[in-house]
Amino acid sequence: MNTPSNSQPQPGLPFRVGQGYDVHALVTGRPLIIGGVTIAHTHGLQGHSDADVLLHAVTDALLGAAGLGDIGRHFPDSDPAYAGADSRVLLRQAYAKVREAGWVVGNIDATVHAQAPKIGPHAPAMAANIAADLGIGAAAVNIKAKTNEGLGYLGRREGIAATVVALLMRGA
Ligand SMILES: Nc1ccn([C@@H]2O[C@H](COP(=O)(O)O)[C@@H](O)[C@H]2O)c(=O)n1
Ligand SMILES: C[C@@]1(CO)OP(=O)(O)OP(=O)(O)OC[C@H]1O
Repeated sequence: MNTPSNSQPQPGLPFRVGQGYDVHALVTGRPLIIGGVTIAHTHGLQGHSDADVLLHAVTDALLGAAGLGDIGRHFPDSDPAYAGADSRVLLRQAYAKVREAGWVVGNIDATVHAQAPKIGPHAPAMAANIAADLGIGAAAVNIKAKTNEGLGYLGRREGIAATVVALLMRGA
């Protein structure tokens, strides 16, 4: 009997869910890029790539739902090719692999955990970027934001985190 690989659609299972999480440190001298939007701020996120914490969590949610591992497996942070990489390009490449495995995204729900700056005013632009990269309507992408109520490293503005849930459906 053939055993389907973990990334193949399972018979009788039309949906799969995935979750993604990422966190990056806030430092001076870097731009703050979240969801493909550059936000004017005193600090930016540190990382090998452009450190787009939201797009990394979206990418991991999609890869996870498809059973394709995680972002570091596909785009290692030890590879100079990804130094300063545009995370929108990585998201598009990851989603192409998800599509090749037989899945299309249904919807994305995300939370950005940032004591500052305010994310709400930028959320529509972030959703539009993600939707464009995935080839879906912006209504299928929901971006929320929370402070950390001043608690812990997020509350002390030492970093910004993102958590994401993605639903995949069998591809057409
Ligand atoms: N970086 C952030 C954090 C929060 N918001 C918005 O404020 C609301 C209240 O946040 P609490 O953490 O105090 O519950 C939240 O629901 C967001 O609408 C934001 O825009 N940016
Ligand atoms: C995006 C990648 C690309 O090299 O690097 P970083 O920007 O450091 O981001 P992270 O979320 O820590 O890990 C994933 C990496 O693969």
